[in-house]
Amino acid sequence: MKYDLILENIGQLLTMDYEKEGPLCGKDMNELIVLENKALAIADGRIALIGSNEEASEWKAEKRIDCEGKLVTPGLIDPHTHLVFAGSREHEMGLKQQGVPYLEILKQGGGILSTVKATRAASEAELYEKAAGHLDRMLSYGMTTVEAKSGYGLNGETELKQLRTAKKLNTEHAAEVVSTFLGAHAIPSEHKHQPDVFLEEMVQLLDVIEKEELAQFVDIFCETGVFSIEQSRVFLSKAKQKGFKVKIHADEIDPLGGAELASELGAVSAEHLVGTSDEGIKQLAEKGVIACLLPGTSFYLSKPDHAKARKMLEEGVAVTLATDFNPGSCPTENLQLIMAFAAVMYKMTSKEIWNAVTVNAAYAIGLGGIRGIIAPMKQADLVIWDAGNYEYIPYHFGVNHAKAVIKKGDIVFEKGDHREPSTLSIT
Ligand SMILES: N=CN[C@@H](CCC(=O)O)C(=O)O
Ligand SMILES: [Zn+2]
Repeated sequence: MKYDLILENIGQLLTMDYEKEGPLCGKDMNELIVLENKALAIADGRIALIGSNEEASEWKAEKRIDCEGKLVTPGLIDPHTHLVFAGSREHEMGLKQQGVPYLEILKQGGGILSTVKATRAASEAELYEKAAGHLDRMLSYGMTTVEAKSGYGLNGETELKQLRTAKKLNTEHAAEVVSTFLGAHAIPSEHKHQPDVFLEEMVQLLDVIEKEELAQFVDIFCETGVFSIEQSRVFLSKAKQKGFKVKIHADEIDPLGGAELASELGAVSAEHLVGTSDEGIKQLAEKGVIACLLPGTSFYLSKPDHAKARKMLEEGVAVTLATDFNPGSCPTENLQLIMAFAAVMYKMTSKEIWNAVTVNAAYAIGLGGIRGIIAPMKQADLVIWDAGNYEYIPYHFGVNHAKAVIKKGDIVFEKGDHREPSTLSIT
C-alpha cells in the first residue's frame, strides 16, 4: 500500500478523545490525549494509520513531511462567524471610544444596519470574493472548518444571496463552511415599527432555505432593542417545526434569559452568554446546550464583564470558543488569539481550550465525532504547528503559529505561502 502523505517525527500529537460520545463537559474537558514521537499516514483524504517513527520508516508514500518534533493537532473549528458581508466599520471605533454603546449605534441606524446597507448593495460575486479572502486568512490560521451566519440582508433577496455565497464557498474553497440562517439579526428600517411582520417574512424564507440546502441552523439576536424572549421563542419554535436546529445569540449585553430559552427549546448552542444568570448556567448544563463563548467580542467592546466560563465549566456545561468574526463587534479571523483570550480572560486551562476549539466546536455545528479529532478513517484535517507543545499556542499570543494546514489530506497552506520562509522540509 502506498499512502498519499506521511507526517513523521511528530513531537506531540493531539488525537483528542475520539471514543467519547457527545461534547465534552465536566472533568472530561480538562483531559487531553497527548501522544509523543508519532507518525501518521493519510490516504484518500483520511487518516489511515498512526504509529511510531520506526514503523513509519517502513511505510511507503507519495510525499513525506518531517514535522521536526513539532505539535500536530486537528484543524481548528470556528463555530460562530459572520463571514459573508460587504464593507467595514472602522469609523465606529471613534464613536465607541467616545463611549457610545454598541446598541445605541445600532439604534441610530449604524452598526449591523450599516453593514446591511453595504451587503444589499453588493453583488454575489463581490461578496464571494471578499468572504473568500477572509476564509483564506482563517485557513492560514489553522481553521479548517468554519460556521458562517447570514444576517446582513434582512430581506429575502440579500439573505439568500449571503447563504448562496456561503454554500458556494463550501464547495469551492479549501475550508469547509457550515451555514446558519440569521435573518433575525436586527430589525431593518423598513420594518422598524413591525418587527413581527419582519420575523414572519424571515420564517417564510425557511422553505426555500431548506429546498436549496442553504443552512442547517437558524439563529436569532435576542437582545434589548432587537428581539425579545417571546419573539425569539416564537421564531425559533417555527424554525424547529420546519426541521432546523437552532442557536441563539443570548445574553450578550443584557441578561434577558436567553440561556434559559435556549435550554427550553433544546438549542444546539447558546452564544455569547456574557450576562447569563447562575440559573441559566444550570439549565444549559441540564439540557446539554453547548455554550459558545466569544471572548474577542468582550475584549473589543471593552466590556467590564465576561462570560462566566469557569462557573459554566464547574457546572458541567460543554464549552466551545469562537472568533465571532464580524465587521462590528469582533473584526478578527484569528482563533489562536481567541484561545489566548480564553486563557487570560476566562482562566480556561490549555486542555480545556483545545477541547473547546476542536471536539466541542464540531458538536456545536453538527459535525460531532466527524471533525475536530484525529482518528483512523476520519477526514484528515490537521495543523502542523511551529511549536513543540500544545500549551504554547494560547500562551504566545497575537501571531500565527500554523506552519502547515492540511484539509481532506491536501496541504492547503504552508507558511512560505505568505512570503515567510518555510522551515518545513517536504520531500
Ligand atoms: N450581536 C450580534 N451580532 C454580532 C455582531 C454583528 C455586527 O456588529 O455586525 C455578534 O455576534 O457580535
Ligand atoms: Zn455573532
